[in-house]
Amino acid sequence: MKRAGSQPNRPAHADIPANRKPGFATRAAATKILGAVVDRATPLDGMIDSENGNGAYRSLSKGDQALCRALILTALRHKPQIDVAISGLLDRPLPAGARALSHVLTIAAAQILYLDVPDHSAVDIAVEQANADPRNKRFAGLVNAVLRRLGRGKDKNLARIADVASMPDWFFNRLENIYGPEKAMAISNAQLTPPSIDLSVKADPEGWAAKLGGTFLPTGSVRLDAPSGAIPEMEGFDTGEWWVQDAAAAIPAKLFGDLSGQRVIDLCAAPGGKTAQLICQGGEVTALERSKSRLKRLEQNLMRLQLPVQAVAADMMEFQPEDGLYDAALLDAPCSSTGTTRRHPDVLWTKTIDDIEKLAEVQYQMLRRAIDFVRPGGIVIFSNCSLDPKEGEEVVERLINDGAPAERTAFPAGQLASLTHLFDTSGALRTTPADTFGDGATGLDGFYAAALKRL
Ligand SMILES: C[S@@+](CC[C@H](N)C(=O)[O-])C[C@H]1O[C@@H](n2cnc3c(N)ncnc32)[C@H](O)[C@@H]1O
Repeated sequence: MKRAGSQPNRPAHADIPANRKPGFATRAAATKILGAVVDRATPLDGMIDSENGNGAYRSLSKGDQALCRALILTALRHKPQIDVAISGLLDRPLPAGARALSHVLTIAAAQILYLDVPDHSAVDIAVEQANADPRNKRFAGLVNAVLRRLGRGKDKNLARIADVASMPDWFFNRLENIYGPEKAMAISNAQLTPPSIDLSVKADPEGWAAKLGGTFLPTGSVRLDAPSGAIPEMEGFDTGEWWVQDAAAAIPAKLFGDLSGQRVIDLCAAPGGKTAQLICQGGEVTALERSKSRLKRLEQNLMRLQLPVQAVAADMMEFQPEDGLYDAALLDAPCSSTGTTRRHPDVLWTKTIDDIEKLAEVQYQMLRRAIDFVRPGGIVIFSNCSLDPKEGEEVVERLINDGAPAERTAFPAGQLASLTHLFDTSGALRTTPADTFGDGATGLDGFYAAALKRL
């Protein structure tokens, strides 16, 4: 028999007895998922999918799933700060193996320090979580004492951790070496603020900014700081007038400028945000994508937008174009995604420097291949959302030094007028979440884009 309020894909949660405090299951799910990200480098997106995600998450109501996501995202964004705050309140460090206990404390601290949850409720549930786990039962008194002290001295504790970089050491040290200490700290602080929703618009972005109550950005995107409802219910969604795309992610394709009459290949195309731009810029576009399921998403997206595309399921390393070489190619390559930590804070806990190095090698091979797709004089734009020059500047440098038949070139569109400070001396685009643009606007993902001309 179906219980009232049960949902088809929501398993009954066997681990959680019915007499738990309200909110217990949400904190238990958040703690479990945080542990999987931090201890086992499991990407967050798959675990918080309401159809196929983690069972503890799927067992929650829609409202509790939203709270669970907020708990995890806040805990991940602030984790190093929370760790310093908690360790300052402990007489001695937690035992090295007490991972589950540490995650209970982190989720509770995220509520006490950064979320609008009554302190007593966060503390009571954390104590109940400790008591419910035989490994942590003996620490229930400690959990109670530490979290109460954290809440009592909230302002002092927040001031004490304000200067702590909120990124894992390996990544923050790398940013300091690349960008210098001041900019590294600015990037770390910028990723604490969840991003607004940016839209790319087929035509008349200023008009759509006014209609949707958004802002027209100097990059040409529309920014919604406070969307009036669910995205699919907003004006223009059904009729395919716009799509969601971070303002920085929208820059690389814009740098091609007018593509009227040109044959263009998008080599890593799904879910299709940049494919849509290339078509709107006048290109006759072939979209390649290795993953069949992601290609299907691209086709659905472009169907909603009523934009014509030739979508091909193929690995770009093997694909042989049948109708001759293209005038232009976009290679928006897979990368570590370290420029997207405002929306994906798990990235820094699931990726390592080894991953960055492996991805850089893949990108180099892809870029070498991308050159083969265009005619002499044709343009390849190489882009990705990593903050690391190993995946950007150094890939292009290596390609040029290795004598590939290509040279760096200015972007055909010229540099977007208000963004000249975001282009480096080689003419490539480099954005970080700490950058301002136009009249002091902030809030961009990290992106890299370089243009190469086929010799
Ligand atoms: C960063 S995403 C592209 C995002 C897309 N350009 C957009 O703006 O919506 C990279 C994509 O490349 C695809 N991909 C990875 N390796 C590939 C290959 N060898 N051939 C074709 N597609 C590949 C991945 O499946 C993924 O969908």
